[in-house]
Amino acid sequence: METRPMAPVLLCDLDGTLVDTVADLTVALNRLLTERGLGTLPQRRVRGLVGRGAARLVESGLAEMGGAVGPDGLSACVARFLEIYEAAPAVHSRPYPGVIETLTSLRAAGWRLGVCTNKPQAPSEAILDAFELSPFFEAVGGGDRFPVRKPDGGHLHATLELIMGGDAKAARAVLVGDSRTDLDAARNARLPVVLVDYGYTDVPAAELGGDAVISSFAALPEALEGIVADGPSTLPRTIPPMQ
Ligand SMILES: O=C(O)COP(=O)(O)O
Ligand SMILES: [Mg+2]
Repeated sequence: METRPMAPVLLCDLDGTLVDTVADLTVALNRLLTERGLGTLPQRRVRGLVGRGAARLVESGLAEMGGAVGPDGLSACVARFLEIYEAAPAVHSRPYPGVIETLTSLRAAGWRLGVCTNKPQAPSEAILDAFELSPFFEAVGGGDRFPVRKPDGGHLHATLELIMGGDAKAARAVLVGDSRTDLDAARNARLPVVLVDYGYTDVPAAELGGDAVISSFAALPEALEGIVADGPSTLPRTIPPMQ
């Protein structure tokens, strides 16, 4: 009996890869900073702080402005930041050019799609809904959904498991992302990674050492062809236990 090869899976980072979210993140962070009597940060500086989740964004934003966390601690600041951000996560944000068309063609070509982001689950889903991106994805692995997050490879494995269940161990999967966090997560999960060079990264994407670097999301299908054809043995082997 002929066995059909398992469909490949593309895991997509959200901020800086699928959607340009930094303007709404900047508005929310600056409102938090202002409430705490601190000055505001220009968007170009916030770009360098995105990619490691909300808590790290808030922590670095406060540190950049010389703000002490105060008696209520970082977790209260993060909670307030999320309250502000979740009220308006998709006002200035936009999907990058070519994202919808490319996701459409990848689906048509047989790719299964998931989102693996350090942004918490609720605003991630709200943003994907706002831009009608949700129907493309079989699972969204937000930054607070699992016990671990990128750069831990377990975040990628856990998202793959949402998509494929027990078949995840044998998945042919690739990550597309924009930052060192994504590169490290993919390496830790033993998955190939395509990096976009238009996102949020302090080190230029071309210097990070991904398996491919693209300057437009529309260039992704061609990059994936090379990777999947050349590297089918780059497979995740172990899925960490869920809590
Ligand atoms: O919220 C963040 O810090 C980054 O999210 P990302 O993983 O989608 O880039
Ligand atoms: Mg990102």
